Amino acid sequence: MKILVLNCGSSSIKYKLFEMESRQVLAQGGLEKINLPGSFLKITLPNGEKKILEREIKEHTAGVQFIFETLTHPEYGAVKSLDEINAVGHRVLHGGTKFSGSVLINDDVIRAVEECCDLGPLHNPANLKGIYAVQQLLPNVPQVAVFDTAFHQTMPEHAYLYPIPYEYYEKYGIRRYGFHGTSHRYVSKRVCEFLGIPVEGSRIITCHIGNGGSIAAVKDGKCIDTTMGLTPLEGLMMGTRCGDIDGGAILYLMKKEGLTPDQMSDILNKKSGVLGIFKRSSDMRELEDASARGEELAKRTEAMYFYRITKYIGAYAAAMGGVDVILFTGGVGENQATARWGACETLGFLGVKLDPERNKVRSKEAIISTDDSKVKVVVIPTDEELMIATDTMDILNGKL
Ligand SMILES: Nc1ncnc2c1ncn2[C@@H]1O[C@H](COP(=O)(O)OP(=O)(O)O)[C@@H](O)[C@H]1O
Ligand SMILES: CC(=O)OP(=O)(O)O
Ligand SMILES: [Mg+2]
Repeated sequence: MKILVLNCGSSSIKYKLFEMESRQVLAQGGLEKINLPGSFLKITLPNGEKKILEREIKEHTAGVQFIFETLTHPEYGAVKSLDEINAVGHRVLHGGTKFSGSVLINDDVIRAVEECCDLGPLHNPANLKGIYAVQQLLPNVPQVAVFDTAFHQTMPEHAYLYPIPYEYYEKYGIRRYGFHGTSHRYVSKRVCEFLGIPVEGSRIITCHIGNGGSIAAVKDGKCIDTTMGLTPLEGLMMGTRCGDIDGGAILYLMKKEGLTPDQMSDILNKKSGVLGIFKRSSDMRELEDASARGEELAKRTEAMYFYRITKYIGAYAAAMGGVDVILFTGGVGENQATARWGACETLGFLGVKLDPERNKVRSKEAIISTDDSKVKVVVIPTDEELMIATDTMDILNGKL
């Protein structure tokens, strides 16, 4: 069975084509800068070589069409015909409270995702465009939606409600939803297999630290709290997002500078976080290099970034009455030893002891704590696309 996974962003489409029996990735790539000058498709060939294909792409249907063309390209295509694709799985950002698992896409599901556009204005419209494009180009192929919010639907009320007048929850669904759920679900399950421990009784803190970042407290395999909220803005300091901030500061700034909600949103989502403090870049590799050279701004930024991770790990250990495993994933979590060290440095009181040698690992499943560390600290590379493909296959086979 061949399954195509699409992750449609507002100006990008990432994709992976899987052969499910062998779990082999037949093709992968990403289209960037949709409806912007200089749009291009970057594909990775089976031999690992990368290829850039430039073409002006103005909207998502043309983007999906372009990806389909490369999938069947006589020279570097992965399939002879699109008929070989059995199903398409989509990452959908916001499923609201309607979905606690993945679903086969039909008109009702599309309507529900449309209704969540207000809650995920940057992502949901783009996710829908991807779904419409496949409907148009491959009308007979089943499609599955895998929601970023689904895994977090097990959070108890006391964790997901905001202490604002209850009527706003009732009227607009203003509550905490959480994101990166597909990743938190995958790594929290995978780490139990990796360590050979039962899911039941486990207390795991999963730190998905990428450009966007979130942490989840996973008890008995279920999420009981996570750092992102109504939108992916809450919680950790991120590449360009501020994370937790006093609502009062936002109101103050809007009044002082006469900012509209859209302008304020732009500042908090795109100009804050690492970029806001470090100024030069939102990329953690650049920050790490600058910090190693002793640059003050870089050190300040790192200190803020690591501190929030530490703080939430402490909070979630308290929320679960203890912690057995702390897990790092995402671009930063998988690769950056300095970030893992910075996040865990003061956690000795919890029984956390990192091994500096083991901590040097990159993009590989590994235990990075010492043998006598009470809490196991582990790196598990995430694979959101494989999870989406697996859910899609399970739904087609009637297993989900
Ligand atoms: N090899 C690496 N070493 C250090 N940092 C890395 C490495 N690879 C990626 N990163 C960092 O990970 C972040 C991107 O993470 P990623 O999970 O790919 O983001 P997202 O999926 O949110 O776009 C960037 O800050 C980048 O600098
Ligand atoms: C929810 C979210 O932050 O997604 P991403 O990491 O893809 O930006
Ligand atoms: Mg990501």
